[in-house]
Amino acid sequence: MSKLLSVEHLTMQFGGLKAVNDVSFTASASAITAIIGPNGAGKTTVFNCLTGFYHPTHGRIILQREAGGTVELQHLRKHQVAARAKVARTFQNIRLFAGMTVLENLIVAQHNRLQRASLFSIAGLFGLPAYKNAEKDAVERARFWLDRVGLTASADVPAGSLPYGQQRKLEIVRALCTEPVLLCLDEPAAGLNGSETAELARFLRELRDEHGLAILLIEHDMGMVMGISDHIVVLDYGRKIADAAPAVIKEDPAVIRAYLGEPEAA
Ligand SMILES: Nc1ncnc2c1ncn2[C@@H]1O[C@H](COP(=O)(O)OP(=O)(O)OP(=O)(O)O)[C@@H](O)[C@H]1O
Repeated sequence: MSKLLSVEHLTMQFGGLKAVNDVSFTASASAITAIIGPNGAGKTTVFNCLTGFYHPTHGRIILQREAGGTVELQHLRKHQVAARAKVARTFQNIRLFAGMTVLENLIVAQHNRLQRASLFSIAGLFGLPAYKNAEKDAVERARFWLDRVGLTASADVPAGSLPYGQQRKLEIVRALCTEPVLLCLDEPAAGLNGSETAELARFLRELRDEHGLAILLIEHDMGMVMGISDHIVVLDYGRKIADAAPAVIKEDPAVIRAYLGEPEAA
């Protein structure tokens, strides 16, 4: 598997707290890399550094470009990470436009491409064939992904009226509509029931196996993590304590200690 992302000595300090402390890992193309660890371990902070929400105190985040060469993410702003580096993310809490329809949410997600096609002018919005074509492509792309997750029939309903599990799916689809090379999912199974989680796991496998997508996954559902990940990075108190295949992670004493705590002295 070829390397897509290298995180090198990443540190994020808030006052006296090192939320992420000298963490290095890699993620491969067409693979699912999970980042796990107890609450407060620094997982979301890693995502925030990767996606331009935070600028890390130290360290480099290097992404291979499809066209060759690399791009460093640590100094980019969030819209640059999305548009230039093609890294997309979802959040722990749902962030859809609840009053817009499902389809409208997916078109808005593609505004960068549509803006480029309009040549950033109002005239472009009305007249340019390039804009009309880009708009048609945006709708087609949205409908393609809605079909993949079984939401086609809901295209015209307000996103906020969908059941919770479908809103979670829609968030992933919204990220996919930006055509990312790397998809960062922050606790996508949170609040899902068993069958919804199994369906999500199948979909993430499909994204990897059929669409060649690289996924970074923060998730507390260990059944899902162990079932679909190619590689797992474990954080505890901001530090990396393990980095290996699921079968190795399951047996790692440092990981077991981090989750279960030290045994009581007799
Ligand atoms: N903007 C911030 N300012 C100050 N402290 C922060 C900030 N963001 C995160 N932290 C702290 O950094 C530590 C790591 O938080 P983070 O949210 O990255 O953990 P996490 O592993 O994602 O946890 P969880 O599984 O509970 O979501 C925590 O102690 C948190 O309180």
